Amino acid sequence: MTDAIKKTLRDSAGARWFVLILVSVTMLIAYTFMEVLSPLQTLIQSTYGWSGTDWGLVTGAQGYLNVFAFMLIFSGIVLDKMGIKFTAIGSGLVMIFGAIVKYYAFAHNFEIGSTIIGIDSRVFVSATGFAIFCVGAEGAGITVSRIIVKWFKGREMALAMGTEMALARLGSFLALFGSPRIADAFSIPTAVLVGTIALCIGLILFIVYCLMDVRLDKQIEDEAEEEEPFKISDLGVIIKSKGFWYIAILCLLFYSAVFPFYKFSSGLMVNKFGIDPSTAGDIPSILPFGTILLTPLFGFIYDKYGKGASIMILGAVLLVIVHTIFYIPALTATWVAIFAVVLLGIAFSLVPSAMWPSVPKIIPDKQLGSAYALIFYVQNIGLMLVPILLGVVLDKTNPGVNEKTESAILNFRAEGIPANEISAKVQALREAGDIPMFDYSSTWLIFVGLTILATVFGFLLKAEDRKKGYGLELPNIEK
Ligand SMILES: NCCCC[C@H](NC(=O)[C@@H](N)CCCCN)C(=O)O
Repeated sequence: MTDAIKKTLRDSAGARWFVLILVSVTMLIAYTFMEVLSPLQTLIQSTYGWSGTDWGLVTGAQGYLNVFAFMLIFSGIVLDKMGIKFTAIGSGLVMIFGAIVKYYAFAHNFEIGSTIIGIDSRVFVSATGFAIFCVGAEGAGITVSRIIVKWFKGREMALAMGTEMALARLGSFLALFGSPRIADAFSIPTAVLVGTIALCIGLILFIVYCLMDVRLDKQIEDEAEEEEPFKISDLGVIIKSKGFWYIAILCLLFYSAVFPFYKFSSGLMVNKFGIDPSTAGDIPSILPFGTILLTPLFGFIYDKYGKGASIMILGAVLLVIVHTIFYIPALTATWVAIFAVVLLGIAFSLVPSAMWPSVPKIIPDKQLGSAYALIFYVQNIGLMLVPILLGVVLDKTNPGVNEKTESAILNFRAEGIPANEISAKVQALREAGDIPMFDYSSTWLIFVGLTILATVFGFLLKAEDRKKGYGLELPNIEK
């Protein structure tokens, strides 16, 4: 009788997994929108005459507000002060607003040569939209982590986190595979519009989740608060931990060598491996696809057999090999690109599956929310700076290519060629050798450097684990 009274919604496996699917599908959509432009790099550069620096400015916008305006820390505070429901719906709305701004950037006919604070108007508006969207997306990411803890703590939490990440990867895959096809069949703005409409569906799913959350809250209102509210002093406790810094810096270095890969890989495929721009996202799209099965699998292995720090080191070493393969100028065969992306998929499953469940072994439960927010913050510094650096290095090491592309675009416009045909004409000039291909080799050395440093921090983390006894090498499931 008493047991029956105490049973809550989260005791039902069906309800728990339904909740997980609701919030994970919203994250899937958010990750889709995050990569919607990634496979269109060459198409966008030859349609709008963007330089590598312009491309880096837009794709690096993830961190402008999250880092400089401390929006990520703010989102963490809002989550702890205002709760899951407020932050879920708020972040959903912010994502949609940012997406609309980004859609406007591509749908609007900006005057040729017009600038905002010295930056090309379309680049500026697009970067602004993406920066706003990313405030919502990262806020949603923290909120979903909190939701998973709320519903799965003491149950299948690692599997739930792995499943959420797997669905997020499916979102990246959908963007890399689908976006060039939509842009090809319709237009670049249509691809952004489809992503924006999908985000509205994501918001509806968040609202449905909130109804479940209200029901659960009514059932557990007598129970003690599960997590302490955010306090600035919590940050002090976290930042004094060496282990925390090793994992946060490893996170920055590792993710900076993976997520910016999405943004620059289609350019690499076209310019180094000779892939057609309309299918430039196909080989990179293998990356998230492979991780869909492997992330939960490696999570399961970590849960059962341990070796968390070793798994992270193995993932980092694999990433050094992958980026070295992409760097070596002589390796230009398509199968090499496919092989390297498959290896990258394995690395991208190994590190996250061990990294995120390791944080609770280093930081006490009480400071966990703040710790995740702070790791996201550190990580966003890399996700912002690395694409900008890549764009600048790409331009500097390919003098004259942007100028030739821009002048060809201007000539085609002057001849009255419709905007949607210009990209193909520019590509024809590149294939004929009238406009040189971009050489990505020096740019790729940045990735190689990042992955070597990530490996070093993996070893430092393992040494610190041995010293402090965090238990990173032990299984998560206690026998
Ligand atoms: N429970 C933690 C899940 C984190 C998943 C992780 N996401 C991030 O680190 C985001 N801050 C960055 C997303 C950037 C996407 N371009 C992941 O592995 O996806």
